[in-house]
Amino acid sequence: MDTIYALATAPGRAGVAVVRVSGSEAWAACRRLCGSLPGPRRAAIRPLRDAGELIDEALVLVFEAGASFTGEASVEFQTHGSPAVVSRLLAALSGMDGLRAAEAGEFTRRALENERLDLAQVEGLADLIDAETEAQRQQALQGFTGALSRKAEDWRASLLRAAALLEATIDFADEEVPEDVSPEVHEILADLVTSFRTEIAGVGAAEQIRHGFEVAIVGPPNAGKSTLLNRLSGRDAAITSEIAGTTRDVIEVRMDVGGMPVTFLDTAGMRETEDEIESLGIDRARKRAEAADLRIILGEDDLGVELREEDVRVAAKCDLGVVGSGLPVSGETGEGVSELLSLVSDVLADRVSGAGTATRLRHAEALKVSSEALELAQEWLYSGGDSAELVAENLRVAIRALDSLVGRIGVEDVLGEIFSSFCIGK
Ligand SMILES: Nc1nc2c(c(=O)[nH]1)N(C=O)[C@@H](CNc1ccc(C(=O)N[C@@H](CCC(=O)O)C(=O)O)cc1)CN2
Ligand SMILES: Nc1nc2c(ncn2[C@@H]2O[C@H](COP(=O)(O)OP(=O)(O)OP(=O)(O)O)[C@@H](O)[C@H]2O)c(=O)[nH]1
Ligand SMILES: [Mg+2]
Repeated sequence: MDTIYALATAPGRAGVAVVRVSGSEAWAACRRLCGSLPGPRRAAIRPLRDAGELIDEALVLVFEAGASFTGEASVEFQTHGSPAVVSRLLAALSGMDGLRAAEAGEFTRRALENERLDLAQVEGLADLIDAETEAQRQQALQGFTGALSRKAEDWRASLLRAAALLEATIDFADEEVPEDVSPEVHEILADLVTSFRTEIAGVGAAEQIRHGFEVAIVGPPNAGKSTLLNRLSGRDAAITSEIAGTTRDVIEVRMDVGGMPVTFLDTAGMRETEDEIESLGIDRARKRAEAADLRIILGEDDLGVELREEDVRVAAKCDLGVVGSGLPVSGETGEGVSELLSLVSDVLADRVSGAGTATRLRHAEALKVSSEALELAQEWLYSGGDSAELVAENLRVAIRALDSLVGRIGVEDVLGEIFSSFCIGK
């Protein structure tokens, strides 16, 4: 197995940069650069030298095989966060025998292979690194700390119990069965099917937390949409003017709204127009507004956009006197803006309240396979007769599907996809 290295921190100028090396040659690489090794897990300052020349003075951290993030012997160089220091250090490492640059997610892949993490935890870790808001962080951390893994383990144990009970029925088929085990098997299966259904039902919400929401600001020209977007985001994201038809392209601003990842979309004011460019802008506005998760409507409802019950109506430019119904808001003075943000945050939070521990379509698919097998098992169980073997076979299918959740089996094809979404150095 190659020894791999990579910059673990974000590229560019920073206070400190961390370069890590993992694999059997990691300590040798460290010795060549530092002269001597600090004791394991004891941070020590060392001069890093390449061909006799000082690269930097770094904090160096050495991990023993079996007691590191990857499970392999590894080393961290915590250097000054200078792009020049980092490139020189990486260049020095690349010149060493047995070392090569890591691929995206390769350190984590090794942690998986060495059973430091299971697949559900790896997915949680990927989400944790990508988390930009509290809701995303909390959800990711649940997965990373093994919430789904523990559930999968419990479900698996229940299924093994059901299988064992059933086995007893099969073994004693020609004799008197010690006791009728089917009520307990029935109960186990029914409970699991209920749990799986609940988890599957929550996956859409969890996916939404991961991907974020789109909230479109819509209304007629000059309603104050772009001014409102600028106020919401606290910056000059969109051009505003007293000329009707100023905004043409959809302008996106990504924000954290009460812990929820939200992209606000400022759109072209909707009206009948002869102007060809404006009209193209309005087409885009309608499409994006309809595809959005929520709409904030300024002014009239009659926009040629299909509105939904939860869409938020605001009475814009309320500093000029409130006209029409809806939440009074002024992009100019900021009045009503925090109320609008809490309203949006409440609507979205409510929509994802069903999120559970299964957070990905991959999880939903595995649980669906498992659940369908259990439903078949239930049918065979009810049918009585000589169906014990068929019940048992379906239980095996269900267990295998659960095993794929934590990566115990049958996941080689999804690994590439999961790891490629990681950054280099993770
Ligand atoms: N500098 C640095 N910070 C980091 C990481 C890292 O690799 N380096 N991490 C990387 O993602 C995270 C921490 N994760 C880690 C997980 C396990 C071990 C580790 O050495 N585990 C050993 C010993 C545990 C102990 O201290 O008792 C083990 O589990 O046997 C290290 C980091 C976040 N912060
Ligand atoms: N008094 C007051 N004026 C506002 C407010 N919001 C916007 N305006 C003014 O109204 C005019 C239009 O504002 P915009 O934000 O560009 O309007 P829009 O809805 O984006 O218009 P289009 O992009 O043309 O569809 C500008 O002159 C703004 O300064 C507000 O809350 N109060
Ligand atoms: Mg505008």
